[in-house]
Amino acid sequence: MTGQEEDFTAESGADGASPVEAGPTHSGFVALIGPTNAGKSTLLNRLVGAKVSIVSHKVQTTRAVVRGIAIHNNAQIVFMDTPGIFKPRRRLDRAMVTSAWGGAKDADFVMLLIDSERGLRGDAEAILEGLKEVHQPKILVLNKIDRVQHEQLLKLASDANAVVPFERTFMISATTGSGCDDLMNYLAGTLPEGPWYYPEDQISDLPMRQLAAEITREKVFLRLHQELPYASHVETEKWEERKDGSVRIEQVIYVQRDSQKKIALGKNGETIKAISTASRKELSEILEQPVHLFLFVKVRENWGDDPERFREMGLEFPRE
Ligand SMILES: Nc1nc2c(ncn2[C@@H]2O[C@H](COP(=O)(O)OP(=O)(O)OP(=O)(O)O)[C@@H](O)[C@H]2O)c(=O)[nH]1
Repeated sequence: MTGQEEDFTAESGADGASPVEAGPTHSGFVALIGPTNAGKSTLLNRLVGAKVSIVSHKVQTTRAVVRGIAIHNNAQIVFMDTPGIFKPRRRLDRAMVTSAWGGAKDADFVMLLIDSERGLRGDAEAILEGLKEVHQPKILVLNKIDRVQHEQLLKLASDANAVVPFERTFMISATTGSGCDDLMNYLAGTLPEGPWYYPEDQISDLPMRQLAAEITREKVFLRLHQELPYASHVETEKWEERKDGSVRIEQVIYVQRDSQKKIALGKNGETIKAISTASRKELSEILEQPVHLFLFVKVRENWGDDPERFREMGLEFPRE
């Protein structure tokens, strides 16, 4: 076991909640589905205006359904960021895909996000087929429009609508924010009238301990390569608020083999130290308090087959 600690004090402050206009309130659930790497987490974070879902350039970063809560005009829109849908191989993969489709069936709206640059190749085509069985109103969102020509977008929109008739098609860039306001106006104006599900200042239903584990997992994804990020899993083991206003957090990065542990630690512990520093910095910003983060790396060979680990991640354990 190797621990690393460094002090870090944050300076950032959060924005206040959006102003609310008079009149009836609207609310509802929007499931965000799509192939891995389409930009679902980036979009969710943009629409919610804060980091609730982790983002990386590697695929399958999102494992369980994360709810991000946005307020727009008089509507509270609860987005469910589902794991990317892809052809499952491992048990964990199957659980992620089941969870993604389950999320779609519970929603008022299903929003399919496609990477316009990649188009309908591969998983996107299979998801469109699967969507034929989903009966909620569907919206198509073509993302990454900063990367493609307009004609290509029009063709993509018409090809996708030929398979599944969407209520609306939006063209956006989750990175630049282009088109996102139109999308939010539409959702806010179309969701049913009703009371809000969550307090006005809540942005996610993810418990803080789990969100903290997700933040560290993102840093693992950004620092480690090849199979290692997929073979690792982070858990928050201890959370202790201190009298001086700081918090002490202990987390374990589980890997599957001793050789992976060596890589995760790095030469003289450099890798784990970099992960720890990056994670602590972000946690301090989110929590708005100094964070003392202790990271440990442990080998747990079969965590990918352990029902308890699945529960921690908010996933159903597939029995087979
Ligand atoms: N150029 C460009 N890149 C984007 C845009 N939106 C997302 N990306 C990038 O696409 C990559 C994947 O984004 P994510 O938000 O992690 O994608 P995801 O769909 O949540 O991925 P999974 O967790 O694998 O399902 C990241 O490198 C993002 O920075 C966009 O509008 N334009």
